[in-house]
Amino acid sequence: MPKAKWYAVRVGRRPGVYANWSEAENQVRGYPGALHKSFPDPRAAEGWVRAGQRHNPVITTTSLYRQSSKQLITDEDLELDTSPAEIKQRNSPAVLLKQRMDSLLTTEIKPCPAVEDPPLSAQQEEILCRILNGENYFFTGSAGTGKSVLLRAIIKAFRQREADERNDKEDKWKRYLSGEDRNGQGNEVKRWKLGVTASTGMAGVNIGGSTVHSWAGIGLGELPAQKLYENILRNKITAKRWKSTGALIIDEVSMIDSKLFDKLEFIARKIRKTEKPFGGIQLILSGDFFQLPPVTKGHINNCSFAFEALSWSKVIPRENMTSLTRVFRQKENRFVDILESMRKGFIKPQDVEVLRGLARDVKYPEGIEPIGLYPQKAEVAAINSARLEALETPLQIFSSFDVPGTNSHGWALDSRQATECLNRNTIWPQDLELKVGALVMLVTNMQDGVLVNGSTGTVVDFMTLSEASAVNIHPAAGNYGSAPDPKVAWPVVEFIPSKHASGKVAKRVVVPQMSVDVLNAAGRAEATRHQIPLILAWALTIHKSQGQTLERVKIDLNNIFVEGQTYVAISRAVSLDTLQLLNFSAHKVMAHSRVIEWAKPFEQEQKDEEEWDELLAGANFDF
Ligand SMILES: Nc1ncnc2c1ncn2[C@@H]1O[C@H](COP(=O)(O)OP(=O)(O)OP(=O)(O)O)[C@@H](O)[C@H]1O
Repeated sequence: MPKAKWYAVRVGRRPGVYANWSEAENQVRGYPGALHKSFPDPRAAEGWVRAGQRHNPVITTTSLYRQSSKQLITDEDLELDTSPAEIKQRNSPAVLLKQRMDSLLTTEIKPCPAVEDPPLSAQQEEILCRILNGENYFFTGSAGTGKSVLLRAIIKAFRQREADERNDKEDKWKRYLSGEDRNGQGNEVKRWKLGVTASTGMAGVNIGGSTVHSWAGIGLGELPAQKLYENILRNKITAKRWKSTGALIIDEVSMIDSKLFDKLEFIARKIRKTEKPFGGIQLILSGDFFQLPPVTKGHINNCSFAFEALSWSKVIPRENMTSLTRVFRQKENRFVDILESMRKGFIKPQDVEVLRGLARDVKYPEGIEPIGLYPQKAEVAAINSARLEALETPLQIFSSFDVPGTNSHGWALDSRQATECLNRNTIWPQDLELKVGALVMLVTNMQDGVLVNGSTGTVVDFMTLSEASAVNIHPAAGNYGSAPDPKVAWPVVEFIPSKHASGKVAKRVVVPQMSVDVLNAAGRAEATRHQIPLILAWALTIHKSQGQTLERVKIDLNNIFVEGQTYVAISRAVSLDTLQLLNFSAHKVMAHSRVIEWAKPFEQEQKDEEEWDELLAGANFDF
């Protein structure tokens, strides 16, 4: 006798236990993120379905395709008379996206505004100019000196140049075709193709680029350089990218090790058939070697830095390395001075006292807690889940909807690969668990730069867009990708107004589902995640905080394990007043000795030059 089976559907059109597969299949076929399992015992099956919803009296999801369990599901919804093939067709992401795009929303949603950056300083301008002149360049500087702002300005200027050249080319063709100009065929215009990359996926997403590994088509980059080169030759798209690129940006170059840097340089020369450094590609590097070091297999101290690569000095001449000197993030001189010496692994006894004194509780005016920074992933997960558990309000789970695209080799990803790619490269969560009272951090920029990546707030309610609109709470303007589901109750968040943002902050906003892309080297989506751009913020790893400005921050240095970590964590804060620092001691201030040695002459030389310039500027030559 065949063994009896019960089919449990935890996530699907109608969760429940079904006696035969065809019924269960109707619930899960074509339903993104569906979860089902078979059991020999119906009670076990029911228990499994309920376990998934135990803390979840109302499952609301951001997914375009899941229904809120608040709604009644009719037989029509179940499409019982429809063949699975038709259901699949109807529920295909493209069709559903279109339907949702077409669904009318009464609330006005503005498109995502570009981040509004401050005007560049004279030093930033000068570097931009030299880079636009075609020079290879490495710019560094302490945390908060505007490296990211400068990088965005560089990308913008290159994009503008690309657009101008496209227009030029089109004009030339038009003139050629009309017989006006028989010589100019449009082909001779030099292409300024820019590759935008970073050493890590998250840094790549932040600048609208990809990882340098993905751009270069080298996987983890562990094979010998010659083998990597041969592999690239086998993929026409990747080989063409190497050949046609005019300039390449690598952000957070401090997290690339010397071997990888040399391999890239070797590949560039081989593939472009020239002995020019880096195959003649203009290289634009940014990063701070005093922050987090490269992640190397084995012991963390085995790392070798990009500046130790054999090819570094050939690619970046000494006079093309600049350290940005003005710190913008912190305004207090005392704090800036402490950070400056801490960056180099040194701390004065009187500063130790100042930092130890920061162990006190800080009372903030709006009562919103600070973001917690911790060195290790495990403690972050434990703290967030314990704090969430402690809230007595109902749990809401929002699951992402991940859409696969194509990778840098031109191959299509499947949905599992898309989800893995998004988990690896973005901070946007696959499953976001929220309750009223949860401390959250925004992971994208919104509302004309008022609410920014790093803004913190508390979830105060869950509302549909129309419920919110009725009480004058509006959705945050962001990159929606598709219109948010008007039936889903989205989190309403009360944000702390950011001192760094200009404009008036709508303190309470609804934060609906938005979208984030992980881009491939061609600038197209490798994978797209539709999700609410929030993460729990009682705790965040120091690694994930790199690059951010945090208005209120509490740091626990208990488990610090690598050079640069203490400096990265403390330099996220904007002032000593809004910083709580636990378990600080002088020996936790660590900088890598090889970085100190390398940077000393070049930063000192620059300091001497600046002092000399200041002296000359103040001098009176009127004698
Ligand atoms: N020229 C400028 N004028 C005024 N503010 C600036 C300028 N450049 C940068 N800032 C501000 O300084 C802060 C830090 O800038 P940014 O994030 O670019 O620094 P960073 O060097 O990349 O820092 P980190 O190394 O920590 O990632 C931001 O709030 C930014 O808006």
